[in-house]
Amino acid sequence: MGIAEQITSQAGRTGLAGLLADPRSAVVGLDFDGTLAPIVADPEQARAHPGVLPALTALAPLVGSVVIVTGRPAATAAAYGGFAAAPGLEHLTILGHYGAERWSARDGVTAAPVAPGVAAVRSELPSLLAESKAAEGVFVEDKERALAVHTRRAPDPDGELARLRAPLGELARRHGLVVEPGRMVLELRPPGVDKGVALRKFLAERDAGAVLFAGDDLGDIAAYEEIASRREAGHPGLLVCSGPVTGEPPYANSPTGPTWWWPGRRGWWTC
Ligand SMILES: O=P(O)(O)OC[C@H]1O[C@H](O[C@H]2O[C@H](CO)[C@@H](O)[C@H](O)[C@H]2O)[C@H](O)[C@@H](O)[C@@H]1O
Repeated sequence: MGIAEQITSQAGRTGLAGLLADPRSAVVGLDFDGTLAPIVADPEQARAHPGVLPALTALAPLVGSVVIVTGRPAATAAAYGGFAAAPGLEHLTILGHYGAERWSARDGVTAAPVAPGVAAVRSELPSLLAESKAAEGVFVEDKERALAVHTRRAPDPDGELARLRAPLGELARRHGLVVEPGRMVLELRPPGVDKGVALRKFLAERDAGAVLFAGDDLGDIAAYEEIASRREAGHPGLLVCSGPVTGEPPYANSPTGPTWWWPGRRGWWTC
């Protein structure tokens, strides 16, 4: 079966056709964890799959732009991906912290100042987790601009995630932050930017034609929604989404909109 036959929506097939017709104006957007890098128990051990660098190096000269849009600090994604000094990826852009940071090999990282609420959350988080009786294995990833509470290593990761959601939400709210949920993680981060906003700004800057975005997590939905609204305005777009291996594609052509939570074994859908 060819790629076009695997695409589960007409809009997606139109997106692929647009990309192939004018690759030079196309933008390929990619999430990092769970998309370019396999999920592992320790976030510091995540690295891009060995096939990523050769694939991106081959792809970059064929399209207008390749951009990685990630919840990671941009420089961390650059380091864990091995992108920093990769020949052929000189024009790669990384939008880190859901768009609050920007990295390129030439300019390094540019970003707005760290939001003041982050320091307050950092100091209150240990006692809040203790008071909430967070399970053994729950740990905090300090990302400077945000703090991520991970439950992957707890005995009941999903249960723990559900239990901690309200107290962490309250802590975030008190200090002007929001909670970004992800794969066994609740991240306390400043509001005002998400992957959709980040992608929209980047696409406008590049005067993009067709757009492909590949992701695997709740934080990627904003980017999918951005492509969905571009499609409604007549711009071709293709979504690559991690979803259940069986059943409905995650971005179904449903009149009530897509459904977006993907427990269990995952496969990749193009839609
Ligand atoms: O936008 P992304 O590139 O997908 O980054 C989102 C978060 O990814 C990381 O956490 C996830 O990957 C970890 C390593 O595989 C895994 O242990 C964890 O359970 C996942 O949620 C990262 O640690 C976060 O900081 C990112 O925000």
